[in-house]
Amino acid sequence: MLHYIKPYRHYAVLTIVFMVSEVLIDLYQPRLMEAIVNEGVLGLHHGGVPDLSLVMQTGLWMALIVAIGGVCGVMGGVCVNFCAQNFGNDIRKDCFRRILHLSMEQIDAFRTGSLITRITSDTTQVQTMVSAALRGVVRSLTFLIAGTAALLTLDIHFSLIAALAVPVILIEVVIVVHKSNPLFLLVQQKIDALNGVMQEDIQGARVIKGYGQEARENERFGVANDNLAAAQLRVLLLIACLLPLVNIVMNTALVAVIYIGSFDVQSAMIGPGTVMAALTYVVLILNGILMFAMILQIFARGLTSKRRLEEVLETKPAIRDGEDGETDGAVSRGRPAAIALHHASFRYPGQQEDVLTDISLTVARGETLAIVGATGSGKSTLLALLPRFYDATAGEVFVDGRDVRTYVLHALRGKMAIVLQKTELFSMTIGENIAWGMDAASDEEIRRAAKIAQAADFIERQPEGYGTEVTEGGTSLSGGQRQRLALARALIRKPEILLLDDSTSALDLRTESAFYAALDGYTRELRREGHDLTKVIVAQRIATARHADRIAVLDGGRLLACGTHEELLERSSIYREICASQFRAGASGKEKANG
Ligand SMILES: Nc1ncnc2c1ncn2[C@@H]1O[C@H](COP(=O)(O)OP(=O)(O)OP(=O)(O)O)[C@@H](O)[C@H]1O
Repeated sequence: MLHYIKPYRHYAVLTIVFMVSEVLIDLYQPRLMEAIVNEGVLGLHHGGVPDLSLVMQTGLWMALIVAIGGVCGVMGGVCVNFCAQNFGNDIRKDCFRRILHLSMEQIDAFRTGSLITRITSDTTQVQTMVSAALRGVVRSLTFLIAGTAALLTLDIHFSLIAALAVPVILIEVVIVVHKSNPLFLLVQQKIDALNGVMQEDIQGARVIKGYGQEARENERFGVANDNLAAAQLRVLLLIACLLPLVNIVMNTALVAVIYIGSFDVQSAMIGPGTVMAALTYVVLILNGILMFAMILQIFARGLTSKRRLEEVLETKPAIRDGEDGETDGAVSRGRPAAIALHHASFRYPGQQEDVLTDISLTVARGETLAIVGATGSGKSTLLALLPRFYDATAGEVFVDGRDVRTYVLHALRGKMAIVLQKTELFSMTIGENIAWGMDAASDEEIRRAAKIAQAADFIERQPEGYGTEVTEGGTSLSGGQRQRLALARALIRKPEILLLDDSTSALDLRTESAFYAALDGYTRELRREGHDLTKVIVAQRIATARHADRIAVLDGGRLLACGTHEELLERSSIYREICASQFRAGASGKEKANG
């Protein structure tokens, strides 16, 4: 992760220079104070005659270097923040970029709450670590080394006191750091869990209200929150022990300095100013160690976060670009099918059974294939294999005659537009949501796509038309309105392959058939311009599926039959059953409505 600092190394170097200067100035001050007391006030080398001009001069000199030290401190702070903030900013961006390229199963494995914690809290921890490394480590080590050297120049006895006190404090520090280390990982994991609950509950606020389950969710949140607080408390209690322990050693050292110093003063070996200077040095040295201890804590926490960030940054996306230009794997000579599956099977990671088994299917260019089947029969999963949300675990999937694994992902997905079962909209205007999947869509293209998707009327009734803001997740719109915006967003891309995953389920029958009629018109128009639009439509309703060129019937992950509505009525008992059940449901619905 060090390479993230490289672009900002000049700030890092400047921070070190400023920090060392500030500390050296701090360490010089006790010597000036010693001169003021011994020579200026007590006149030890002038027969006890005070030298007020020396007091004035040294005082002014002290004021000047204090000001210089202050400037160094401020400049060090500015540089360290430039370095640490930019460092964290770059990591956050890379982490987010990596997450966007992870496959669905990898995102599921990390869990959303944990990914959010890693991008936010963990990045902040490593930022703090860099800041502490540049500022705190330099500061504390300079205090320790230069402070000890300065103490040695005063009197050897004082150095002995420091030599005894420093190891004792270091032992205390090592024990506390060692004990608190594993707790930092625990804290981050508890933050993951808390974020997970928060995310679910905020997204599911309507369901919670609908079921009146606020108390239950409050309790679930409370448990996650208490767990986090308990883990944090354990860390803080350990750290809290450190300060009094260090204080005991520090105060003992100070008493020792005063005790030994008083003998030396009495025997006229040194003046009282020297004892004052020694006291200040001992405090500075021991504070330097304490600061170092705190930094070790920050490091322990930061290194835990660094490992968690590296897990994300170093995870290679499971679904990666193929070698574009690869032509092996063409399924047919001449004009290949738009889509072909050859004995494709699929099993979700960690599951025991295949969700799709030995599916072989072709969809010609310009053809419309509907997929029907019971809930859980694998329709959405089959669709997900085409843009490579998942790769088939056996068999092959071809698009335009090429194995999908040989495509550059961007090129493969660029051929398609998919409307998912669950509509995702973004917090931007309606117009921007429609144009979202296309780089530079004109107003005319946006309106046209909205018209085909049967969205134009309701959009124009919105207070600001296409400029109306959509709230987060599209909650300001009805389910049917959201679906129509998602359809418009897909159509504006002018895809070669349109994948609709039960994406008209929230539309009333009249709007749905108006949409399919408009889509047919659009398809004919494209054909006249020389473009074929191939469509795969997952449909719950036979009324939706029956107008497709062919219908594939899935059951338990197997392709049972494929043909036109009429052919399937003749050949497929399952299809007849689905039709009959929907017909019965429709008839009883009408009866209820009439009676
Ligand atoms: N991410 C996943 N991990 C594990 N199993 C999954 C996952 N997604 C779906 N499944 C399982 O795969 C099977 C097929 O699901 P799929 O969503 O493809 O069915 P479907 O026919 O589209 O259903 P529906 O009509 O209800 O949308 C189901 O048994 C489901 O539980």
